[in-house]
Amino acid sequence: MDQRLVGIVCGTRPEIIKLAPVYHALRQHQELCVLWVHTGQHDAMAADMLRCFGIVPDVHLCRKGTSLEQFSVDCRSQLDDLMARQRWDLCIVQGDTESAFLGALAAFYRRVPVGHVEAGLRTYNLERPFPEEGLRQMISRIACMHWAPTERAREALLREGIPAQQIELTGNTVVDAQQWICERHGLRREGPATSGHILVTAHRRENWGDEMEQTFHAVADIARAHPQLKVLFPVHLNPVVQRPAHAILQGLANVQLVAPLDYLGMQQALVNAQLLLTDSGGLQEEAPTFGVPTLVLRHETERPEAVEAGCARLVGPKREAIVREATRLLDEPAAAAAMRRVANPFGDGQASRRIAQAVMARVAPVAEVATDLAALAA
Ligand SMILES: CC(=O)N[C@@H]1[C@@H](OP(=O)(O)OP(=O)(O)OC[C@H]2O[C@@H](n3ccc(=O)[nH]c3=O)[C@H](O)[C@@H]2O)O[C@H](CO)[C@@H](O)[C@@H]1O
Repeated sequence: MDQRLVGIVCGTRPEIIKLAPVYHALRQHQELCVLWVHTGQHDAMAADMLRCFGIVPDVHLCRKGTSLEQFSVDCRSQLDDLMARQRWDLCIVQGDTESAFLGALAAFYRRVPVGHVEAGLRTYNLERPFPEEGLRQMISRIACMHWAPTERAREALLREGIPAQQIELTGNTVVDAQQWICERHGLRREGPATSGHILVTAHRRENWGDEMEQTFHAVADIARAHPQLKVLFPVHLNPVVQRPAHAILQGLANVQLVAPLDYLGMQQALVNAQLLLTDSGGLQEEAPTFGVPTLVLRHETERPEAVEAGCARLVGPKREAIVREATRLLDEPAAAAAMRRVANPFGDGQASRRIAQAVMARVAPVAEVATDLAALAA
């Protein structure tokens, strides 16, 4: 059979999580040859995720140097070589990383259509998050299939002049990823919702420095005020995060600083949490699946749906505000309970199936008709 070649280009932990269910959904279609291209942007954290989702990259680009600039130049030329060797019918990227942008750009120059998973997230502030806001806006300019996770994202794309027929409201694939893991590993909460730990993650570039230190001081304040509570903090591998995290929090008996968790470990840590403090995009989207109240450690969020739905609060990265809000939720069970009751506004677990259908309709319409006719004749 004449298969259509669909390349998935990605390289960071969150991209792998959000594209894994898309990859598995695409591979259900025998009309497609699906190529997973790992850019190497993340190394150890990516390997964990690939293993968790049973993915062996078809192509593993080699990352030279540590700076983003070097990575960018090398990755771009390796992607171009790859696309020159074999004609791609579609290039799929996700979100807003350097890898996603480079995949889209390389495809654009090779006249390969670009499909964008999680399209339309916006703060409209190019400084926050930096550089992601710029990268995702640029991807939107050159993509021709835009898979919006929420109605708000779809509206943003429409306002920017993207034709309605190029946009599809799919939900966020992260919910599919959670379901994939839960189904295979039977995750469930160990103990009542009010007795779990506080889960902390922090890594965003725009909070590096003073604001991140303030966040860690806030975590220390909360831990000291609630010695019976356990705080679990998987610390991002970046030394910019590692250094202040260890300097400020090491030595506190109820604070556990651990290495990044694999996806299964993180989902188990999330199910068991009574409160999440995070600047992560993905965790903001995942917490409502398990009804975990969330304090978002950022000035802006491109995911206001959780705040509007009532399951998250935007508190920023400053010490006083974090301590105040966390204390309120720990001391007022009714406030936390109200947050726990909200359903996940980001997706229903069917996003990848919708994306795979859209891909089939675009790149293999003839094959689909042929399959339908064969089914009718049978
Ligand atoms: C500006 C911005 O918001 N950009 C985001 C950024 O992603 P992020 O902020 O969500 O990144 P992280 O927090 O690193 O990852 C989160 C995922 O990792 C899992 N996790 C975490 C810690 C751990 O120890 N073990 C784990 O398994 C966790 O459950 C979750 O699924 O880039 C993405 C790609 O483009 C974008 O989509 C997304 O907009």
